[in-house]
Amino acid sequence: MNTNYGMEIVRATEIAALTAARVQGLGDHIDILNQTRLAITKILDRLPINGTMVNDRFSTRPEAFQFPQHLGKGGEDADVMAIALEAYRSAADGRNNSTSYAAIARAGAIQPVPNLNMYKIVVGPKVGDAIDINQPPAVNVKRVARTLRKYTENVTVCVLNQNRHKQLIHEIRSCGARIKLIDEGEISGCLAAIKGEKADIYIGSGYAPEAVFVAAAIRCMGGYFEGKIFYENDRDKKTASEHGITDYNKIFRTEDLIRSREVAIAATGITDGEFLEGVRFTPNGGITNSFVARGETHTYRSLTTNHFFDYKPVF
Ligand SMILES: O=P(O)(O)OC[C@H]1O[C@](O)(COP(=O)(O)O)[C@@H](O)[C@@H]1O
Repeated sequence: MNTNYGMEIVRATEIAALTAARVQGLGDHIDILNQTRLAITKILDRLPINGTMVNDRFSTRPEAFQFPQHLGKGGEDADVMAIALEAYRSAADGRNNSTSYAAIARAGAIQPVPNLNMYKIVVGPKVGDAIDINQPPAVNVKRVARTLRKYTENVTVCVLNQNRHKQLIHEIRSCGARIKLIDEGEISGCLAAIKGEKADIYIGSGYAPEAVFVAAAIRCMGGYFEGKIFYENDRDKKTASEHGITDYNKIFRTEDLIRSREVAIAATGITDGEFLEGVRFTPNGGITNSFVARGETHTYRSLTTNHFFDYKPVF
């Protein structure tokens, strides 16, 4: 793409985060989701692109504010993906790990995926392709330990704290590795594993669109991902085929989900999370913490931004 749109889309995730943070903890799950989705849309719609929105998890949820299918003031063709408020219940309840995400890529680069469950394993660039989704969790954890030259006991595995992960958690504990449980917001857990500081590997299942954002992040930051969609019935398979997916045993890797190096991502913390700090309000303003990265150059930036509401007409 001609422009580093990462520097543009981060302004959208910042406004989304400020919007969500204002109503954080008020307990209204749908209101916070919709306010945030509207806010990110307003900013993304100002981009000088002819954008197509891909992979909206809430497109079949009538109670959710619906993203327009086309975005931007006109210009270069591009795919856009927004997860305006990941972990919206956490944000509404005042819990950790909610974040605003956006990605932009060359037109046609972002694979559309159904809103089905996907089992994922994510690691950072130092581990690379040492993992194999067909192997049991303990084997993968030990491979991570060997590659990072750590004791297994010192490997940290990030897992969503959900009932469906009971057996997974048991197997990880049995091999002696450390577990970092998060209640919601698996993208932040995956990004933490890619960065390799708070976690060394993310394992578990959540939604497939989340994996697409993680793949975009890997395109920009390095790392490795394998994922497998769960199909509960023929209807799930039909939904997948409507997204162009007909191999129901397919192991998805980064290149399958983001088919170009021409991609940029942005993320802004809403509540404190595994990857980013949340919004802090100041007298008449707020401070946001964001991350921006670009696939073509692998340049990444951490931004601490001071916002002054008197001078911010959109807000
Ligand atoms: O645990 P569940 O409810 O099946 O959903 C898993 C999904 O929930 C999340 O933790 C939060 O999702 P939301 O953005 O819908 O709040 C995702 O990161 C994950 O993919």
